[in-house]
Amino acid sequence: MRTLFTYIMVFPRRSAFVLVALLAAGIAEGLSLTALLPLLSIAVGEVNDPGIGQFMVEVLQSIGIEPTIDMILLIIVGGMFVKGLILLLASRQVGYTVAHVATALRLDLIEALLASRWEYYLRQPIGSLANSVATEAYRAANGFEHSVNVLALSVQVLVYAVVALFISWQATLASLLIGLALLMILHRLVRATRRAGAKQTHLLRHLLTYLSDVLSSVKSLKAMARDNVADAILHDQTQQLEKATRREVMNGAALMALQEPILAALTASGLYLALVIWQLSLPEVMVMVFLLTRILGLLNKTQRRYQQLTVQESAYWALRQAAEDARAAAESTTGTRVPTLTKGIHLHHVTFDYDKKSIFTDLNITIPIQSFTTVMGPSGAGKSTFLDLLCGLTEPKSGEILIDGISLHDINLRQWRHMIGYVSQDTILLHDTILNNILVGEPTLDATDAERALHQAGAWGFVSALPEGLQTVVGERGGLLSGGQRQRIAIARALAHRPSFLILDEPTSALDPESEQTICETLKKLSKELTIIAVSHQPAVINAADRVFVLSNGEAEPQLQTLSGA
Ligand SMILES: Nc1ncnc2c1ncn2[C@@H]1O[C@H](COP(=O)(O)OP(=O)(O)OP(=O)(O)O)[C@@H](O)[C@H]1O
Repeated sequence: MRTLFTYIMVFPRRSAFVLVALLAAGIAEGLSLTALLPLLSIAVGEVNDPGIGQFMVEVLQSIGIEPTIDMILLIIVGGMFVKGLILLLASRQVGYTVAHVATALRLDLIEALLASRWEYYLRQPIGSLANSVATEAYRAANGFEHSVNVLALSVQVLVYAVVALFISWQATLASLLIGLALLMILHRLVRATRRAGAKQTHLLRHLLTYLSDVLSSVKSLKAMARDNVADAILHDQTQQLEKATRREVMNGAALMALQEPILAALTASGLYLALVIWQLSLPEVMVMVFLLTRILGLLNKTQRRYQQLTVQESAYWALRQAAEDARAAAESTTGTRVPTLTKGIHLHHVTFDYDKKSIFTDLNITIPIQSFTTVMGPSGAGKSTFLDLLCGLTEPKSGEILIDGISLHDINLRQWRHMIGYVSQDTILLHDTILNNILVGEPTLDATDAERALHQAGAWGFVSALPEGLQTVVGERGGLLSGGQRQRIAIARALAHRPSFLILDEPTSALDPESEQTICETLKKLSKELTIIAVSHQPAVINAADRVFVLSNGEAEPQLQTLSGA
């Protein structure tokens, strides 16, 4: 029930729309069926019976329609057509709304995750995220559909019961009591379905997290003949998932299968009481049967919908929890000062820890503008962490990072990051054109910016020589280009928005000496206009740099440039 109300509170306008549409369809159906009553009255020759039959006859007569059998049959069939039409519109509305709910939930999670702190983001398993965006959002949106249906059916039961009270309060009361008993008898099945749904949500998350990890390292696992171990674990998890799905299906089928016979037994008992014990007249009994089957039929439908909701609701809560956790870990951007980079960057007595692990104890580095600085150091010395600090992805524990003399803490971080061009260690290009790989959806940039950036990155030569130039599709992960070409495209991407500060993490680690040399020359040229900092151990990059720092023991030592004439 909590899920039902939460959905309605979260999507009030859309819920109202869908509810109205579903109710309209239900009422159209109800009205056309109610027309059966006068037909029954006329059929048994009791035109003057009290209650709805008489009422319907009077209504028809007042609008000039004689309630003959053929006319009433026509009304019933016409009513069904109208109901079909309304149902079509309602289904369309439901479909659109379900798609909207799935999109809203997906975007909510993605936005919350992208706005979270870098450290938090790093800890999120990609498989789990993919599962949330694909499976959980889809299941949660279906849960919304079931919720609104449960509500619409409940309202229909209520309306029907109120109308039925005027026809025969005894029959209505009996129907409601029987219905309630039926709901209680079968509630165990609904509870079991909820448990199976929750289990599926849990297992799917684990399975996809594990699967994405396995798939990303499948080559090495295969090479060491360890893929069967991963396969066994995946197999086990998939089997558990299948078991949970089977349990869900079984409970759903059991509910369907038991509702009918129990309902038939209860109705038969009611009929026996009415006909044999209380000896009611045939029209009275017919009205009773009609109300009983209608009300109980609606109650059964409501319970089945509710059961379907319980299968999906855990996906909604899991998704919501993921978004809430991400929001709780949101990056705090308190700085408001507009950044400039006309003097330089200075790290002043910076200390930094990861939990209890000390990374920097006293970091002091000055990076003048329009210079090329290289940072090196042993693995785990904190080179990537140093770059994260410069981008404001992490904050120092103490000390300051000064940009033109202003603490990064006081600077508007988004504006500062707009001034940065970042080239990561692993260049992953999108399976798209070179142009789109450079612009990556930035609406303020166009092909002229891409061309200029390619010139700056020393890549225009090979791009313009391609038959399709900027429109060349680079293949999966850029596989149709050489390593050096990919790297230069990545540099062009980082330069397209005219950054003032270019950060490169191991920019040449995967390149052959010739490509490396080309990139180093490019960087050297660029450092006449930009401030560049690169993490690298490659002699060519170190030679090309104006200044080199070695990170070790939590500090930065400047290293004299002996290798180059730089
Ligand atoms: N998010 C994190 N949480 C906890 N510890 C971390 C985190 N990121 C890095 N570390 C640890 O901090 C240390 C420095 O990591 P960092 O990635 O900055 O080193 P690095 O010099 O770039 O290493 P490499 O050259 O191997 O890439 C490492 O010991 C690493 O295990």
